[in-house]
Amino acid sequence: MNIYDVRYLAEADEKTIERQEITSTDLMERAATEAFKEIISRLEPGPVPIKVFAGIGNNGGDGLVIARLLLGEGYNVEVFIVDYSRNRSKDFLINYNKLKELGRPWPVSIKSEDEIPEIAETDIVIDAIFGIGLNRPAEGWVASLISKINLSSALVIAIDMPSGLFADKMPKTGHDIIKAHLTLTFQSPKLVFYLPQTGSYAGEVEVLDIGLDQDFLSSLPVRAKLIDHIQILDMYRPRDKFSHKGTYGHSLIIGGSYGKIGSISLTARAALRSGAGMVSIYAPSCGYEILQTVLPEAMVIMDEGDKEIMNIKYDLKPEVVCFGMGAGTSGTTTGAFRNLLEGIKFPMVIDADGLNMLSKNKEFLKLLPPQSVLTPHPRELQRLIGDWEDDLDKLDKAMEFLNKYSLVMVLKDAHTIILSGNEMYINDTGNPGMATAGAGDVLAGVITAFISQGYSPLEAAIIGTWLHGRAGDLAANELSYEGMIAGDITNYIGKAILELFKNDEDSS
Ligand SMILES: NC(=O)C1=CN([C@@H]2O[C@H](COP(=O)(O)OP(=O)(O)OC[C@H]3O[C@@H](n4cnc5c(N)ncnc54)[C@H](O)[C@@H]3O)[C@@H](O)[C@H]2O)[C@H](O)CC1
Ligand SMILES: [K+]
Repeated sequence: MNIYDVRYLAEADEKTIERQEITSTDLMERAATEAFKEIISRLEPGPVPIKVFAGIGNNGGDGLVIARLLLGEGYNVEVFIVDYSRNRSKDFLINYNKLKELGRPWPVSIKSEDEIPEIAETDIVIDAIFGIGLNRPAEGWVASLISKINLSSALVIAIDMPSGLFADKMPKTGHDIIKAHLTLTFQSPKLVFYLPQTGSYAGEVEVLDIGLDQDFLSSLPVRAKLIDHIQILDMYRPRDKFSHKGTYGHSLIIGGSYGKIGSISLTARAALRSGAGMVSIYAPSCGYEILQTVLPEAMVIMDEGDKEIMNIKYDLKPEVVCFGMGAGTSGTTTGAFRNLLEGIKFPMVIDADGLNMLSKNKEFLKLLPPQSVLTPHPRELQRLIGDWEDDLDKLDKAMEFLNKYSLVMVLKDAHTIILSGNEMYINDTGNPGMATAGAGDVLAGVITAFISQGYSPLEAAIIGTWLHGRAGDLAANELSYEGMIAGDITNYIGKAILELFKNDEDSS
């Protein structure tokens, strides 16, 4: 699903109105009706008190339409106009009058702090104060209202955007922003819903198709793509009946040190479970018996070092090399990594201590084969690219870095972001149960396996990240967030792949 800059969405509204020969009021009715349908699909009809807070722009206009439709269905609705300015939009006014014509209790206008109503924890709050038109932080009594809604423990449903959240820039500390449980957003998800700094304001995000002109949308530059099931299915290549293990490539997993042999076994096992034809592990010799015992499907090659890698030598021809898990960052292992980099001409996957070695030895970066995949978590990223001001600045700096060295970056986080060239892919699978030791080692193995099967490094990063998250979700369903461990993610990769071929109803 495409994510666009919001300035283009406003243009898309205008183009839609022109090309579909409708009015802006019709479009607002359409958008708000979609939101209304989604809201009632989640509510029991009846006396549940719903408080709609409507601003005076078009987001407020949406709120008024939703209120009118809810009243029409017999819901118990109170409408509060958040009267922060005299510049009421045309469609706000049209819908304000329509609401008044209903003859139900008059919308209450709030113009100051002492007019803010009590909000009970049993209320449902519909937040239609500001949408994508927010251009400065909420201030004064409007900020107090937002803070009061947040403190109320009521269920909060934000329309289009949580009010107070900018669609295209990061908030500063102290800004008051609605913390929604659910955000019903129109046509395109907004990038800020997926960034660590701002994502928690949106809560669960539901994207509502409001029928904006598809031709115009497809002519727009895409800011990012939210990876979905369909995209993964499109990328997936069925296996040929007459294939053999060589068809799916040989993955070489290099890493481990005394006390950290488990990491490479996790990576190698995940690679085998994700379709790699053959997997060899290269490790210090202290790992030999452990690896042969825990993973009979893998071959094991020993380094001359007992407790750490000293000098990487192998005589096989892997399709892909994954380096770094549990390797440590000693001078000897760093030297071995440098020699490895000098000899490899095809894309690699670099994780964990491999990333730390790159951070400490920036001259290694130009030795990386183009299109290598780097999989940093936030601290590893910070060591690689330095400090950033906020999440948007982080993305800009990461883009600059990866383009300098022609890399693919997998920025691991609650929503992992994959960057390549000027493209950005946001992952929407996974859960907090995956914040557990070794989950990253598993991801490196899944991505490695897809490269070894002939997927491009970018495709492998996208499909691998998505499947890893989906497998984590399946594991959590059975085991709970707390009860799952990294190896469980690997155990569910097969099911996550099978699930790709079920239709939506079957898989829920
Ligand atoms: N794009 C769509 O898919 C559709 C969107 N719709 C809704 O329209 C809003 C955007 O409406 P707009 O009138 O442009 O802006 P807002 O309602 O978000 O804000 C109103 C107005 O308030 C002023 N303002 C901004 N910041 C502040 C502030 N901190 N304090 C006071 N006043 C402020 C500013 O001048 C704004 O213009 C979109 O989100 C959707 O909900 C349509 O329904 C159609 C489809
Ligand atoms: K809103």
